[in-house]
Amino acid sequence: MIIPTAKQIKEIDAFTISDEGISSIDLMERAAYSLTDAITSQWSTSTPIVVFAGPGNNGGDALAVARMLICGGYAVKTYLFNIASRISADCKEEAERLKSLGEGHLTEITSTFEPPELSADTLIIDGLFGTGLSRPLEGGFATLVRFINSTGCTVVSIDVPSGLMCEDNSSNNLESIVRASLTLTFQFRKLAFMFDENEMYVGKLKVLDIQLSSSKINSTSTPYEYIEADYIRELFKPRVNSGNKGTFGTAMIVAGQYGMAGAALLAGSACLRSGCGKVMVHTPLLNNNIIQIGLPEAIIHHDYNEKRFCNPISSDTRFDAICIGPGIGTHTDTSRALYDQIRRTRCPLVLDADALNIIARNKEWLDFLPAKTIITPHPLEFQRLTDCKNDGYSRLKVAQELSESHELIVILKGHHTAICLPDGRVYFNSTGNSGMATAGSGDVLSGIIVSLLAQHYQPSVAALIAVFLHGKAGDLASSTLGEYSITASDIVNNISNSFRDLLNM
Ligand SMILES: NC(=O)C1=CN([C@@H]2O[C@H](COP(=O)(O)OP(=O)(O)OC[C@H]3O[C@@H](n4cnc5c(N)ncnc54)[C@H](O)[C@@H]3O)[C@@H](O)[C@H]2O)[C@H](O)CC1
Ligand SMILES: [K+]
Repeated sequence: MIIPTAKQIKEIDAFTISDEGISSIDLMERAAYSLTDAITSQWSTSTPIVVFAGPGNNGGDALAVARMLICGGYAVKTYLFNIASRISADCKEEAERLKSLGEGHLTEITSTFEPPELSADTLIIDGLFGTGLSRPLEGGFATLVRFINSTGCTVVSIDVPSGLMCEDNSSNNLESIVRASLTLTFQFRKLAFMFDENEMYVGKLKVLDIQLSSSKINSTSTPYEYIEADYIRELFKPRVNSGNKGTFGTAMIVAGQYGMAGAALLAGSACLRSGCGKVMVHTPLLNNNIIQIGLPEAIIHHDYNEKRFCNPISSDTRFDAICIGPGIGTHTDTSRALYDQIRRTRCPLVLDADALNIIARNKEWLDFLPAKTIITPHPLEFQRLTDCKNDGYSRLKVAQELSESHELIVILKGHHTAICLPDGRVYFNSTGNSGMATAGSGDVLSGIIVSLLAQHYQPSVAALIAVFLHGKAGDLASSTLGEYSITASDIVNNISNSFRDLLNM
């Protein structure tokens, strides 16, 4: 599903209204029904509810929900903030409809607001601002948001936590954003929801289908896409029944300085579990026994520097793709070997972990990475590489620029890993969980990517499939072990289930 901007959402909204011949107030009622449905399925009529409605259509939604809940037998107190005497037409109409239920349901605030005493079991419904927010909240609204956040009550935000911009929050006033327990958003995830630091505002997320025009959605052009199983499934090539191990390619993994052989084992076993025909591991001599025993299927290619890497691999004709980085360290010998290897590599390339840390110290190397090289930084590695600001939006913009200017595929790892392609498109992943934030998890991802590259998947496709499968393997591991107990090996052990789940095998 696409992730449109707030401006595009308004256009889709307007198109739906004209194309369906439905009035805007009826679309608001449709949205409010789905909100009410989501709320009543989770909270019973014994829950006291307080609704805060703003002056725009987000407020209109909130007023409509208040009316529907009252009609459903809930005790609801509603405050409408009409400070500047400028409320939207539909918000005004919803206020009239709510008032028509009788006295005492609606308090209109036109100047100062005395916050009510709220019992701990109160459910707050936040309908102050949605996609129409145009600047950070300040003054009375900022105070109100701080009050909401201080109550300790469960908060359900309508469409967007009030105060959160749909895209760029790099200059926002972070204290003035509602911290929702649950956000019920309409039709689309918003770009800001993809950034890790905004999870504290969004809380749990539920997307409500309010049937906005699908033809308009399909013709809306946005670089941002949220990828789910159906999308990924279509990217697979059938496996040739008559294939031999040559058909499925040979992957070379340069990994594991002495003391970090586990990184080579994890990347190597993930690679083997992901379909390629043969795996070679280039690793220091002292790792020989560990890899031979731990990964009997792999062919070892020794680096005769016992502990580190000082020798690049002589020729890449014997393999179809190469991954460099897991556990290689940043010693100057290794750094020189990496330089030489990048310079001579002609096959598809993935760079991860310490390879990226070395490049961060030699940023000019970015200029000669082969086209379509895949890099897989986590936020700190990316920060070291680019000196970007620390918020998700700024980081994404820099990643997009880097991807376009250097023709790289940048996989920005996070809860919703972003895959930035050189043509400007960005895909956000839907699989994965907090248990995957564990040592070695990235090595597993690199192993899956290089395996798919060796099978001659286009680098962009390999990146998309690998990120999705890796997250799914983590989710399957978590379903039996729980998020606290997953290790990177558990992710490897679930790669086969991840393939089977995705491909219905
Ligand atoms: N997606 C859909 O198709 C539907 C969405 N609905 C709801 O409509 C809102 C968007 O409504 P809109 O009126 O455009 O914007 P808001 O309610 O978010 O607020 C606009 C209002 O606020 C003023 N404003 C903006 N920033 C500030 C600020 N920092 N301080 C004070 N005031 C501010 C602005 O000038 C306007 O007056 C969407 O989120 C959904 O909830 C429909 O109901 C159903 C269809
Ligand atoms: K809101």
